Amino acid sequence: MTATSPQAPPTLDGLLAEHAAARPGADALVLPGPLGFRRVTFAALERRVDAAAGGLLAAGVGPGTRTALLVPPVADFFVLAYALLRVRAVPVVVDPGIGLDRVRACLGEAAPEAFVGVAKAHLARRVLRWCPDAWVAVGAGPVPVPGALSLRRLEREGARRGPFAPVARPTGTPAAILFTSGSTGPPKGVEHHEDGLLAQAGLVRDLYGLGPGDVSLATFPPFALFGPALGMTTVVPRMDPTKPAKVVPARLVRAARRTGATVMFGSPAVLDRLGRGAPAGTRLPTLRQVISAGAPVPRDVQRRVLALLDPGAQVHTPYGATEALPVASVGSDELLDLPDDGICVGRPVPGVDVALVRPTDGPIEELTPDRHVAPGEVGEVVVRGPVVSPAYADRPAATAAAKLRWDGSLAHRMGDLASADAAGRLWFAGRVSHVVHTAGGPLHSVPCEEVLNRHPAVRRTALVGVGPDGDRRPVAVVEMLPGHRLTPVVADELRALAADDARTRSITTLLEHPGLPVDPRHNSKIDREALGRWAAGELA
Ligand SMILES: Nc1ncnc2c1ncn2[C@@H]1O[C@H](COP(=O)(O)OP(=O)(O)OP(=O)(O)O)[C@@H](O)[C@H]1O
Repeated sequence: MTATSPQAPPTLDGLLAEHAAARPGADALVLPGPLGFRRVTFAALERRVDAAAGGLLAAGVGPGTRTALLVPPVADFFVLAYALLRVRAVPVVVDPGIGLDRVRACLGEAAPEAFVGVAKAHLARRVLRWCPDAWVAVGAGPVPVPGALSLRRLEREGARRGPFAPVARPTGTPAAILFTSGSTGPPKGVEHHEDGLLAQAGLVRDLYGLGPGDVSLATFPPFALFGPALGMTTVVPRMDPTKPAKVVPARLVRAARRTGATVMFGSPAVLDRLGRGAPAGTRLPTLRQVISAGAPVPRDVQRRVLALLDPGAQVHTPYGATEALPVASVGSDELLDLPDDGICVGRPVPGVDVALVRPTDGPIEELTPDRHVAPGEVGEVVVRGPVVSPAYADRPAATAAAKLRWDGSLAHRMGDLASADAAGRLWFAGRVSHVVHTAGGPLHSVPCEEVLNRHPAVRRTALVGVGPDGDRRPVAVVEMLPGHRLTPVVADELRALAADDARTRSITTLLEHPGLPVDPRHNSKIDREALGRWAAGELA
């Protein structure tokens, strides 16, 4: 018996069971092992998931049990993630890359009843007193965890009990709580329901034409999770998933070539590493789709990756957030033909509606027509559709601040700004919290930065504001390409670029920074809050 029956609505773990029945011998996972890559078939993964589900339920982890899941993308991660879905528990996923203090805060807030992790996570739990109230501990990974039930033992117990009998999710409990990376304040736990997760997976499948037969090189664990449900072979390269910007390009190339990867997902930092660092002469002829999100993906980064691929292959840059993904998407075929005047994130994806509204402090209850900005103007992005998550876990104030009704349906404020062009494409204008409010009016981060990024010696820039609220002095913090400095000549050239564009005319203060700080998860979002404090110190 599997977790789905003809009457039951589909679930992610049910989709895995279907793929295992249809193509039992196909590879579900290709993972780095001690002697090269290790393969796990769909049948073997499904067998382990079903047994682990039985063992988890016997250990007391069942419908609605909040369960911290701190396992990197090794085989046990896929087994546990799908087994937790099958027992209708609520996996709580926190990225350890966000820092141990923040992990502690997230876990304290979600208060999981069960703790599932690799040895390192259990050690951190003991030393840092994470989840003191969790009463079930499960050890995953190759290293035994003293005092915790081992996953192997749970699987033996589950297998002894026979096929897992489906259980129902308690009404109203989410299927998972996924924490944001906290680029703009404390990370928040996003509640996802089964239908929202399915909608996300289905959109990713349909947008990029993915499915059985595809081999997905997944450098980003949340994306890797959908692979088995979509019937793809998921390849995890040898890399530290908490430090994507440190990935060794030659290893990615080797993994893609050896496995015949057809699709790759990587944050903009991973694409940048690959494009700049792939060994000379690298060709990746099987790779048809490269998908990147989490922060703007500069056109040069896309071009360098495309240069490794065969004609017809594309880089896609979906736009979305932990709370709603994907919202919009654009492929390089279309994007690279558009005027180079900012970061285009494409048209809303099917089933998702986007409104651009006048920025407003405080909650908005209802999206009324008077809130829309005029065509072409920058507004706050509001989205509605099946991928929109309904709430933040245990944070009613954050939920009230981010959710609203739109013609009676749930909608989410992305905390981002964008404008739309006449063809309905969205142009990303940075985050609401990164607007620099000067005496002469608001300056939007990304559009201003893109003007200065045109200088050939500049790697990237960040716009920050220094001084009192409402009368901030705009400062462009500049990271130069290797071998270049912000000399007086370059500074004059940058000021000339700024003076030439209405959006950047008031930017005259420039500071050089050796390496802009970025977020821990994607290593791609510039930490403008930290840079603002740094710039204030430099100018004091
Ligand atoms: N294709 C893209 N282009 C530009 N920016 C993007 C793109 N995709 C995502 N983003 C940015 O990433 C944000 C979503 O990031 P994520 O869900 O990881 O949480 P976070 O914003 O880092 O955390 P927090 O909400 O706690 O500050 C979006 O709101 C947007 O600002």
